[in-house]
Amino acid sequence: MGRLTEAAAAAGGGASAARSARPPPAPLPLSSTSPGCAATMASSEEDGTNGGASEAGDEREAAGKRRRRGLLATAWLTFYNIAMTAGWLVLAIAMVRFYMEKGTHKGLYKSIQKTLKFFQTFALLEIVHCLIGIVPTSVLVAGVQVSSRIFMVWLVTHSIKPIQNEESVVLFLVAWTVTEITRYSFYTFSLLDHLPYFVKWARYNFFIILYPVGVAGELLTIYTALPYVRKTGMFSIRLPNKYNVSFDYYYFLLITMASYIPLFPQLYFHMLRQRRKVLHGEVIVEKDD
Ligand SMILES: CCCCCCCCCCCCC/C=C/C(=O)SCCNC(=O)CCNC(=O)[C@H](O)C(C)(C)COP(=O)(O)OP(=O)(O)OC[C@H]1O[C@@H](n2cnc3c(N)ncnc32)[C@H](O)[C@@H]1OP(=O)(O)O
Repeated sequence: MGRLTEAAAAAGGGASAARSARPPPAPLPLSSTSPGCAATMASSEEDGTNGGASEAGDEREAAGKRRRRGLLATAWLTFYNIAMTAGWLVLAIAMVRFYMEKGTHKGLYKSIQKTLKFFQTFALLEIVHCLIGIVPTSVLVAGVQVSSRIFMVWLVTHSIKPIQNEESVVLFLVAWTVTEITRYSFYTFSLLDHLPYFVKWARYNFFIILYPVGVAGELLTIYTALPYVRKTGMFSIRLPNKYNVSFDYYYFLLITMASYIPLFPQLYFHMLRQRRKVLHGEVIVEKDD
């Protein structure tokens, strides 16, 4: 299977060509390149100044993407991304206001939970977007990302009330909120062909810190919930019962925590590869043996 990556970008318009080049299907479910892949830098657009040729190339590339995607899908995605940016902005403002008024994080989750649940649940559409092919993200990458968030919102924080005032909840809420404002505004500006460089920069740099912070918040929250779950036996099914099945939510949570070990690095490295591609114009091409 794919053994190595090769950087290739033509001079001048190379950066935009580099960005538009998409790697062939991934050999591993969560990764867009094989694990052994090495990438070299094709060209740099880190300073955001590529000259007129590149700008013209960017416009052609954007027009090409719009044509391929179709008008209706582009209009829907623009609406979706604007709505999501607005939703997470409302959430950010509500959190800042709460903290400024109350001077504590206690009660914060309760005050913002409705907005959080609505917009995070709405994000399930991201899996649909991948499934119907209107965004190029892998269904698995989007699926793991979105389902772990839905799980945290509904099956952990919403369901286990005693943990709602934990500092760890604030940790992941802040990481999610900053990430999503940046991410959805990046998609919106990209779709409108007016992407400010700092938004692009933020999209592909903030995650370096925010991803581990968010994951730490999530893991600590689940960890804090464990004694309560064990004591109450919530969401668990004990034998004997007429279906002859048993389920222990406590062990399910332990397995979920353990699953972060293989899954999170894959998501993180996926983002690092996206970063190299978009900010440094690298082309990651897999070669078959
Ligand atoms: C049942 C229980 C399950 C539990 C499972 C447990 C295991 C979980 C382990 C992992 C846990 C993760 C938890 C998450 C925590 C946090 O989020 S913490 C906060 C920090 N988080 C982040 O920084 C998130 C980073 N992740 C992402 O950005 C995404 O989720 C992603 C799916 C990984 C993004 O990948 P991808 O889409 O491939 O990257 P992009 O570069 O953004 O986009 C690629 C192309 O797709 C286009 N696109 C994507 N979405 C849209 C859209 N909505 N609208 C328009 N276009 C979109 C994008 O423009 C790119 O297009 P091209 O330019 O043509 O390439």
